[in-house]
Amino acid sequence: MAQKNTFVFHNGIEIPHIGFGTWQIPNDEVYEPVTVALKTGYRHIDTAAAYQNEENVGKAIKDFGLKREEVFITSKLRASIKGYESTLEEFEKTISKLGVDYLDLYLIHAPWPWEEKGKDCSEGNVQSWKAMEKLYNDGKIKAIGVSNFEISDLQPILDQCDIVPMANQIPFYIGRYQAQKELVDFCHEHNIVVEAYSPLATGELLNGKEITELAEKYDVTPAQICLRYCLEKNTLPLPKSTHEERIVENMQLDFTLSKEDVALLDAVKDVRQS
Ligand SMILES: NC(=O)c1ccc[n+]([C@@H]2O[C@H](COP(=O)([O-])OP(=O)(O)OC[C@H]3O[C@@H](n4cnc5c(N)ncnc54)[C@H](O)[C@@H]3O)[C@@H](O)[C@H]2O)c1
Ligand SMILES: OCCc1c[nH]c2ccccc12
Repeated sequence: MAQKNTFVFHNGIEIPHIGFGTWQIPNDEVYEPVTVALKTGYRHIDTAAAYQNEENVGKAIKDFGLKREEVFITSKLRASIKGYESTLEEFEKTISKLGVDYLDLYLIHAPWPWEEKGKDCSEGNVQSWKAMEKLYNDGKIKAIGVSNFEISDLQPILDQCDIVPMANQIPFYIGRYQAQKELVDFCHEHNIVVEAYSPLATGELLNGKEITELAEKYDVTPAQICLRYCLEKNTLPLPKSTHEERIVENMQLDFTLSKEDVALLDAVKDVRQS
């Protein structure tokens, strides 16, 4: 049976079930990998103002020649921007750099500025969210969401705003499951799609014993086990690579892991915490 290849937001908009990540690919290098990704069949590209590559991400998408509605583009509001007017201004800069007239998904990159992790910015986040709601209601964004939000960061938005975030993009990979379970369950209970960023733990994950053994058992690669695991946990993986053969490999997830093997992977220790 063919597998479902989209997730659906609570407003009915569909998002392709794998996205191509572009963090740490500089603007002058990103054109080629995005082009390869599109050639391979990716129809969902993840960028951010903070990645400083929106210009050539947008150029690669435009030059590839698909209709605008055939590619799902996510970008993110700089984490240092907290406020209503500043969010509206930043959004205009982002769509201008990307060369598009609407975004498919726009996320608040983090509840706190990058250098001030943990700072309480809930009032600023609520103001930014109200601006995102306006952009959404004006038809300039098809779906709005957040990233790196814990339950305590989501709660002020749920309490004080009109639209429940449609997505939360969070770190999620084999080994991170136990730490993220409560947040993932909370999101799913509120119909918030969970996007799994760093699904390969930025490349650190692939030599683990359980992963390499399962790769052999299923006759796939370790990366494919990691990405398939995200899908089994109802999270949407965003793998990044600049190598064509890996970009291709990371899209080929047309197999399923048994319940027992998912449970085995749930118990793996986090490579980043050990
Ligand atoms: N919202 C956020 O704060 C946030 C944070 C981190 C990442 N992200 C998003 O998630 C994307 C992916 O996360 P990431 O960049 O941390 O990395 P990732 O977990 O996707 O790992 C990427 C690295 O894994 C290796 N790799 C990739 N494919 C491979 C394969 N098939 N075989 C062997 N090695 C392979 C390469 O070294 C590559 O650089 C980012 O590019 C970005 O779009 C978002
Ligand atoms: O998204 C990748 C990591 C990253 C780059 N800039 C940021 C700002 C806030 C939170 C995360 C990031």
